[in-house]
Amino acid sequence: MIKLENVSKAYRVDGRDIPALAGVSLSITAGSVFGIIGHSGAGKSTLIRLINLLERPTGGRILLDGDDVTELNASALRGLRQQVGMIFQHFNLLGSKTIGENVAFPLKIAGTLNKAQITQRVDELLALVGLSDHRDKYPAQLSGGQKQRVGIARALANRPKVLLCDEATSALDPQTTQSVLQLLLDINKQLGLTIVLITHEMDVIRTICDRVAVIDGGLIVEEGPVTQVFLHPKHPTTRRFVFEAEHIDENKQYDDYKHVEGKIVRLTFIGNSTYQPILGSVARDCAVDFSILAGRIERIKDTPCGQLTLALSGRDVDAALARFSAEGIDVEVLR
Ligand SMILES: Nc1ncnc2c1ncn2[C@@H]1O[C@H](COP(=O)(O)OP(=O)(O)OP(=O)(O)O)[C@@H](O)[C@H]1O
Repeated sequence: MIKLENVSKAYRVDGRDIPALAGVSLSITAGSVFGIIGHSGAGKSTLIRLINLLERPTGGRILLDGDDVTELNASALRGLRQQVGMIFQHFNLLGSKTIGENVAFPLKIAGTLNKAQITQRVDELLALVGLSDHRDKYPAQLSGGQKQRVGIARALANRPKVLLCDEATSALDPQTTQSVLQLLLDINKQLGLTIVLITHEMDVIRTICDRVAVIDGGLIVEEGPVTQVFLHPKHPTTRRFVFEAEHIDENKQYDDYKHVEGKIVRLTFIGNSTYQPILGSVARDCAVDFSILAGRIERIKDTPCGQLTLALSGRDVDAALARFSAEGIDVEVLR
């Protein structure tokens, strides 16, 4: 469990304090994938770098399994860095060393394995990330996606409990992004590793995160399970991220509905109800007609979900809405 309690951070520049985080509190459950999303300058990098003390907080506490990391002495801090691996947007590989040597590097620094054990561990790690055939190549000979796989292998070398991902897929094309995210998800499942990632892309959050925090101006403005935040975004910043990702123009949509008759409702289906033929049977039973104004069906991590905006008219619209609710569908009356 990672806990941030009222953490603040200001950078001192030319004798002046530049605030970056203003009282952030978060709880990240062990074994989960936790995403932090925000625009440029929101404080994402600062926040993630506090977890392994690449930056020191100005105030508040950061607890890793109950221990306050800000109180660790130098040797305990080295231990912490081994428990918390990190990968970066631009990979940060050593260009003059081979792939195998890059992955071996943190093992040599830790100094707990002999040469043969290091070779064996590097083999295991390269197999895990699908790069066994590239051991003797140099970073410049690999694609961006392959370089990030090396970054992941290196970050996992000392069997950390936590992996921090600092915009790890931002330099990759969409297809490569998906394959790297899939690898992170496999590792999360296989090793039970906690993953904390920062991103400015809602798609990254949707693909692999269990929970998400939205950061704006150094504050967490919304936090919750990804399904909840995605389907019912509340804060204007969150709404902007979600609507951009979904190509929804909220204002235009409401304009379009001006000429539509009937009661306008939004139904949200999560899990199995997404694929049930509920709409037709409720319409028949309650003698209502519906027209579909907008809709999306998608997957948020492993959970199928859908959202439909309908105009309902006919004999018993209220009974239809009650039936939807009884079937476990979230009903919002928009007009
Ligand atoms: N080393 C530093 N010295 C001074 N100010 C800094 C430093 N690092 C970050 N800042 C400032 O702190 C604020 C938050 O920056 P941070 O890099 O954490 O945001 P971010 O959300 O990660 O943005 P980006 O995606 O652009 O990196 C910004 O105002 C930034 O200018």
